[in-house]
Formats: sequence, C-alpha cells, structure tokens
Amino acid sequence: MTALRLGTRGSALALTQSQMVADALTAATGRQVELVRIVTPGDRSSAPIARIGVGVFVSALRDALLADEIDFAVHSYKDLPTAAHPQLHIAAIPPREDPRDALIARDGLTLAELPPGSSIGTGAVRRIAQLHALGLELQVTPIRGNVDSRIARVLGPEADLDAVVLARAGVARLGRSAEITETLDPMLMLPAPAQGALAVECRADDTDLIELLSALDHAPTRAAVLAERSMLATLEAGCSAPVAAHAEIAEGDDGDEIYLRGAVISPDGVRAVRLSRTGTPAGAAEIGKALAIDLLDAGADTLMGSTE
Ligand SMILES: NCc1[nH]cc(CCC(=O)O)c1CC(=O)O
Repeated sequence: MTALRLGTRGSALALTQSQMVADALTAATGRQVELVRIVTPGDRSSAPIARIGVGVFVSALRDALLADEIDFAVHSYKDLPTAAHPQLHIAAIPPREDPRDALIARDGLTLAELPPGSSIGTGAVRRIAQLHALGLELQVTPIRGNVDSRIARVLGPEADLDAVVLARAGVARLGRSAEITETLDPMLMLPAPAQGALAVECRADDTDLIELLSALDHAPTRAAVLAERSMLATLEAGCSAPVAAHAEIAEGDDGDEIYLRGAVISPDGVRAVRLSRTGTPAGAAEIGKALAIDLLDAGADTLMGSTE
C-alpha cells in the first residue's frame, strides 16, 4: 500500500507536530506516512504576523489538500478559522498538550519577580491585554517569529528582552520545556481557545481516510476544543481578538463534566469580563455558545471592537 502524504510547513514546530501524528498513525494502523514540505507565503515574508495573520499558513496547506497534492494535514488548532471548510473535514483531534501559557525569563525569574519596567515580548493581543491587567508595570513589546527565535530574544547571545510569553505546548513539542521559568496559572493568563490541541484534516469526501484517522481522535480533547471554539465563534472574534477560553473535563459523580471558563479583555487590560459555565461533554457546543452570550450580555462586545 502506498504511503499517505502528510503536508507540513517547514518550521521546526510544524515538522515536529506532523512527525508525531505520522508516528502515531503508523503505530495505530500500520500505514506508512511520508511528509511533504509545503512552502507558504508566510514563511517567505518578514511582515508582522499580526498583519499577515496565521491564516496564510493554514490556506497553503488547505490549497494543497484541495489540489490532491497531499492526503492530510496537521494544524495547530488555535490557528484555524472558526468557520468549517465545506470541502474539508477534521478527522481527528489527538490528545491535547498542556494548554497553558509559559514564561521564559532571564535568570530563572517568574512574572512576580520581574522588576517594574522589565521588557516582556509577546505578539498576541490576548496575552498583551492580560499582562497589562496584572498591573506589574511591565513594558510589553510585540514580537513575532518562530518559537526558537522568540526564546533567543531572552536567552540568545543577542538577547534584548527580559522575558517572553508563549504557549507551553509549542515549547514542549520542541523539547525546550526545561527553559520555562514559570507556567502561568490560567486564573491570571487564560489561554487561547484550542491552545495545545492539533487538528488532523483531510478532504471531506475521503471516507476511507477519515475512518483511518479517527484512530487518533481523543474524545475529551474534542469536547474541550468544541466548547472553547464555539464560544469564540459565537463572539464572532478572530484569532487576533483579546478572547481567551479554557475547558476542563473532570469525572463527576454522574459521569464526566465539562467546566468552561472564558474571558474578553480590552487590549489595554483595563476592563475585562470573565465568566464560566459547566455542563456535560455531550453539550460542549451549547455550553460554549451559552457562555459567549453571557459574556456579550456582560459587555464583551464593547471590549473587542478595535484591536489596533
Ligand atoms: N500563535 C502561534 C502558535 N500557534 C500554535 C502555537 C503552538 C502552541 C499550540 O499548538 O497551541 C503557537 C506558538 C505560541 O502561541 O506560542
């Protein structure tokens, strides 16, 4: 049987994530997988990510799927637009990595130990807003680039920042978790919807492959991601909005329970709406939608407006 073609970007993170999924699929089904490198316009551009958007990375992989140049692709779930693609299908959501954000600071410092005026780099409006909300007098500097280059801004030979905040999952997948100086409590820094989760996508009419890939699906992760992303979709916010969400699945007396927290923070961190809801994993989508409506009723729409 021929090897399945898994399309991937060439970044270290993309290659690692794709290889992990390829190995898991081979272990579960015996099918061989070959990685096919897709060069995206975003890889060639040095424009700020906030301007070009992570969408360019996703579109290049999706174009390759639609053109039948590859059979499936692995995305960082949080980078996907909330709207489903009519010709594509998310066939598996593998077990999630730690969804929390992480701090990498000079001299092993934690957030609370960084002196006032310290420079801290991050590109995400959601993180910038929540850092401001902590009131630590930190100088927040927008940065972009891959995980390794962002860490180099603190630990490299030409370091120019005191700290950076980034997703723990990306750092862990690159084998660099030992450099994390603090994992941020979601009470202080609520992660992006779907952070730490992967989406394994193929063509919607490729029924045999959908069946094969389903071996990698993890039901609790799927429920958590569905709750977080339906909240995001109902808020009609994009990946660049100051919107955060985190769902946890726990065993209750009457079966599993889902606990969803959501937040919308004004970009300057001055105003925030934070709310939560609980329910059953089977109702994940409805819980996310209901929480979004609660947030809107509490004034979230006035905080999302312009993120510039
Ligand atoms: N914003 C870019 C991005 N998209 C996915 C990850 C890796 C973590 C994940 O899979 O959620 C990152 C890096 C980061 O946010 O630090």
